[in-house]
Amino acid sequence: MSNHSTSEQSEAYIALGANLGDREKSLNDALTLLNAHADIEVLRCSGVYETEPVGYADQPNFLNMAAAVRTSLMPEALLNVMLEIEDRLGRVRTIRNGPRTVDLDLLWMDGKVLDTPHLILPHPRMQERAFVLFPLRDIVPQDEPSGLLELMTKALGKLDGREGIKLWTTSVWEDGSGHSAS
Ligand SMILES: Nc1ncnc2c1ncn2[C@@H]1O[C@H](COP(=O)(O)OP(=O)(O)OP(=O)(O)O)[C@@H](O)[C@H]1O
Ligand SMILES: Nc1nc2c(c(=O)[nH]1)N=C(CO)CN2
Repeated sequence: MSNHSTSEQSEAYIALGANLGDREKSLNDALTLLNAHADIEVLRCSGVYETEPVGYADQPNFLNMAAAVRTSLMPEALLNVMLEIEDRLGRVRTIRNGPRTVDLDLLWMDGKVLDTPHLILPHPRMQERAFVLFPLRDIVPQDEPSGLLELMTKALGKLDGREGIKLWTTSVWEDGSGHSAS
């Protein structure tokens, strides 16, 4: 155990998005790299949705999905792993809301509330983003009450319609047979 991890396991939810290059491969590679980390196990993957760009419209459509992971990492350490994976897969930061090879956002981690210069939890924009909420609905357990289920259900109720979102494929992660939702 390092000073970045604990003996306790947390369940974390991560949103993934890609709109440059081979989008399916980028999502697949990101999941493979997450799962290859000694302290992270990918538990469930959502379907993959093709979504119209939100915020900055003059860019290609995104593929978006979400994954649930089990980890012994502290939140900041998990975020650092995610940022390293973005860099490794060739993300170049240009404009805010702009195109990217792959983007990984930490949405939720066992209900922890954080507001540091590097990490805000729950993710501050997840509730207004259909491209986050639709994939999330595939992997959040519906049969047990949880803070995430409550937040997600409330946020989905405020969206009007599918907001330029369509199912692209039910599963993208090649290593993940048996891991995807439903
Ligand atoms: N919950 C979070 N998940 C991911 N990054 C976060 C979170 N909270 C704060 N950040 C910070 O946001 C920084 C910028 O993230 P990023 O470049 O991915 O933004 P963006 O994808 O353009 O916009 P958005 O944050 O709205 O998705 C990251 O370096 C990270 O430190
Ligand atoms: N459809 C879609 N639009 C976006 C996305 C995204 O992942 N999907 N990410 C953004 C910044 O994080 C901005 N806009």
